[in-house]
Amino acid sequence: MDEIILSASILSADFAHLADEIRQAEAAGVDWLHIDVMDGHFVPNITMGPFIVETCRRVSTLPLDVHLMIEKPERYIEAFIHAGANYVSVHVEGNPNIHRTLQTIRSLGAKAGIVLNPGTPTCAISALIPAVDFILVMTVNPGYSGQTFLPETLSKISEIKALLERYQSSALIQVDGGINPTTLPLAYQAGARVFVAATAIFKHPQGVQEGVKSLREAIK
Ligand SMILES: O=C(CO)[C@@H](O)[C@H](O)COP(=O)(O)O
Repeated sequence: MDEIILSASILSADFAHLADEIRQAEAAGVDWLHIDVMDGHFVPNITMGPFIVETCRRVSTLPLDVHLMIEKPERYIEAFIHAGANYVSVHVEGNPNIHRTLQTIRSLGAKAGIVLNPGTPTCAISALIPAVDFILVMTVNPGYSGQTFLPETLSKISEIKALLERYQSSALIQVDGGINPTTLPLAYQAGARVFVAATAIFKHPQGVQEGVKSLREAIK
């Protein structure tokens, strides 16, 4: 079994106690913190900006994994990296200058990720493989936590794994949306190694520690 990376999405955290929620996730052994940035245009929801990344940076030493679901993400790359983002992912959809944006992310010292929505085919990213450190396959339509994993995205994860082998790329495959102890092993088997989870961690009925434990145990 390969090691997995768990990225805890703070979208389902209690923002009245954000620092405490983050500390609990860190103590439970998550590897990264995932921060979902939404602008109300690229996706219907509106969430957080660089100031939340800066807040996370102050309370945690974990790598900060920032997923930009915004129009014209190139306008904000510097602000998010300056605030403390270590991993920055941008969508292939609606971004004509995506290659340049990925180059900018790397030039500013962060890891660059490309994201595909469930309706976007693998071929949309093949020209970008040398420019990325990770590929985020959305396993729900982006915008909200608490949605159900779309099983039809599994074949895309496998296709991307084959694409990476063809390019001899060591980029990681990340999945996000509806990840829980049932769906995590399916995505793992298809080739994913980085798992984003919000509900399964921050809304676990027995608390954050149990949530993280049940995800880790799911592939043992
Ligand atoms: O990007 C998103 C939603 O657009 C995700 O990061 C969600 O935060 C995942 O939530 P769960 O499906 O794990 O509840």
